[in-house]
Amino acid sequence: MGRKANFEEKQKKGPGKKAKKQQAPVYSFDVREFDGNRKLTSRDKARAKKRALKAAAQQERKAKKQKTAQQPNSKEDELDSTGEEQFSPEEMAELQESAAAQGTQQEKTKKTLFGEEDSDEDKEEEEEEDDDSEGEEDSEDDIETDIEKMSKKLEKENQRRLAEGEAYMEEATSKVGVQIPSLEEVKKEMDGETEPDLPTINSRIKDTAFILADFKKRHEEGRSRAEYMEIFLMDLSTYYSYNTFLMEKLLHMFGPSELIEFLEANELPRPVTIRTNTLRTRRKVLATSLIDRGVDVDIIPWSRVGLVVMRTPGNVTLGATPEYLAGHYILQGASSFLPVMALSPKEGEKILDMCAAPGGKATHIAAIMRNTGMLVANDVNKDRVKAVVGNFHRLGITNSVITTNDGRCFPKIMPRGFDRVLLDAPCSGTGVISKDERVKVSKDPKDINRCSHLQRELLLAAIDSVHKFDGVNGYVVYSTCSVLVEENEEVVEYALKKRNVQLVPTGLDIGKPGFVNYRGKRFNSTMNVCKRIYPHSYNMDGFFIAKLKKMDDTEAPSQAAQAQVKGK
Ligand SMILES: C[S@@+](CC[C@H](N)C(=O)[O-])C[C@H]1O[C@@H](n2cnc3c(N)ncnc32)[C@H](O)[C@@H]1O
Repeated sequence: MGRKANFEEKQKKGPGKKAKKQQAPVYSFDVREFDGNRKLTSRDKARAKKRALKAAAQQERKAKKQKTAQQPNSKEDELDSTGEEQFSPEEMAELQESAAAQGTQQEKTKKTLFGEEDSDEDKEEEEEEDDDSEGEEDSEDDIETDIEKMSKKLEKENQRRLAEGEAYMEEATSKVGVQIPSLEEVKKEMDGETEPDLPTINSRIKDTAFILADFKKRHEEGRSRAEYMEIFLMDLSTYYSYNTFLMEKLLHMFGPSELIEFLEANELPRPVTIRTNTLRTRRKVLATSLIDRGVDVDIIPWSRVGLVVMRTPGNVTLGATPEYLAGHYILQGASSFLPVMALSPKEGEKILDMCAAPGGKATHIAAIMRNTGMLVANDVNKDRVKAVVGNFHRLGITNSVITTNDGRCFPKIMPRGFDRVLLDAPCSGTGVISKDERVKVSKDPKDINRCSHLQRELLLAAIDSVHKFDGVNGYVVYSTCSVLVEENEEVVEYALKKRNVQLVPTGLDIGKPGFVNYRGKRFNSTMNVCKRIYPHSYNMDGFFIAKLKKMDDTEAPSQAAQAQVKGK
């Protein structure tokens, strides 16, 4: 992985992970949203009616408020100035109801999991309720139109206020201007003996991001964008404790405000997730056992096998429960599911996991293959391979051969011997900084070049290890836990030039498209079918996933492919 720390370069310390108060992880998905298509029960309808009445009452109160607001020193006037909202008794009741509902998260998860398997009794009850409520349809339609009208009005009002606020901010900043010290002053401050003043740096970061977001309008006369960028880079490196080499790379990829989001996400741990081993159990059964053990879990909606662990009681260790020891699940980051989902293994196939240790993705592949066909789990590192052996035993994998070759040799060992190859390549780890903070300061240009070079060689070997005959194309999935273009799009671009392969959609619903243009470079126009996962966008580890289809068995790319690459 090239994770050698360079301890010679001294970084000025920012608040770092430990100094920051960690908040509860924010989930980018909510299973409850997935109830959207459910048929409304009479209870739902009654609630809608209640909401409509409440909205009408609220509207009336607002109108009254506006009237009294015109009278000086009224009580409502005072309330408005503090910005506090008063809750009506009905609103309070609803808030209490929702707080009580949150207390039964475990019950909810069980319900979500078993929703499709409701007992007949439950179903009958619901049908009865639906029948009862049929007569209400017309009046509810009227109510809904009223609600729509009211919410449109409210939305208009909100937009007007928002526009007023923005205009005010613009005016204020254009009068006063956001003041950033000169580059020399900032450099002096950084070179000083004293510890950097982190709150000052933090607010300067925000100010500089604000200026850079609309440079033409907001910059100080006579100061260049390059100067602001340099100050921004220095401040970010100091505040978040990165070396400037890596921070500059990241700044090239993200805009200033998105970069702050990415860096902030790296300061927090990702949610703990587990993958059900379907060779041993089913997700519903596993979730029930864990819930009964007091472990609060929720489903990962885009996966059939994933669970998010919301809370674990003090007396339970997830890596030592009876279910864990029996091989019912594996602890695995949610984004690690994605390369295997993209690979889409089939029963009876021959599959190579070229860099398999410790075996998270290989065990997932074997489970999807239902222990049929043949899985070669390879890793050059003999020590790490011990973990593959352990995981395979625990999870009951029986269709596999474990090898310890340099992945680059596979075309010689088993030329074109596989239907699919997963290349989860060794990388800089810039997508998993929240797990390994050393990445912040340990990477230099040599490390990235070394990774990129090895990744290119491994990718060509992966392509040469899959077949294409009788109209059946082999597939290669290339993935890394790095966000850097040098280790992702550039590596895939190289393979597109060197071999007759095409990028195909990964079949994944989540992820941002790969870069087609990057700092003046133009990559293959199909690069946008690759997926980029960012911690700040999905609350998952950063990942890159590309899926390649082998077009023929010759080692050189076809003339058409060459022309496509040249013609860009
Ligand atoms: C990102 S990790 C793989 C993680 C694994 N796929 C999983 O899901 O558990 C990369 C692995 O590549 C292995 N590796 C590095 N160079 C290699 C090479 N030339 N051939 C095969 N494996 C290699 C490393 O030992 C490391 O275990």
